[in-house]
Amino acid sequence: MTEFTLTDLESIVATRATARPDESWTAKLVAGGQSKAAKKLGEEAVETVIAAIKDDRENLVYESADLLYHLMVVLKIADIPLEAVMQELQRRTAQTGLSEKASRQDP
Ligand SMILES: N=c1c2ncn([C@@H]3O[C@H](COP(=O)(O)OP(=O)(O)OP(=O)(O)O)[C@@H](O)[C@H]3O)c2ncn1[C@@H]1O[C@H](COP(=O)(O)O)[C@@H](O)[C@H]1O
Repeated sequence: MTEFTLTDLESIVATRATARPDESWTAKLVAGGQSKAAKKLGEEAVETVIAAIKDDRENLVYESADLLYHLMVVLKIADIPLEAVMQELQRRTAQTGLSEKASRQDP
């Protein structure tokens, strides 16, 4: 079991965001702005979906890592801490996904 966490990745992204864009992919993404970074996140999401549909387990792991990394960069640019996402996920543990969906639907 790896000890590496998304919080560790968040710290790395925060540190590398301040590097020179010619020496860091993270810094290059941050310098390019949110539209480009979010587009890259979308591309990685599509690549993850394709791997899942193909039942390509090796690529699904690889593309999922790309996806999570690019999500961390997008959150960094938006100045949203991972903690905010985790709090939202924790709040949702109070009910099931299906009951939450039902509560949003018109009577
Ligand atoms: N986890 C990652 C990480 N995951 C993916 N990537 C980069 O994201 C880029 C994705 O670009 P592309 O989609 O064009 O590349 P690709 O997916 O390999 O190619 P195709 O699918 O398009 O064929 C590549 O350059 C990857 O290296 C990452 N770059 C950085 N990190 C982390 O950030 C740290 C700092 O990296 P730098 O900011 O580059 O110093 C690293 O040590 C890692 O911990």
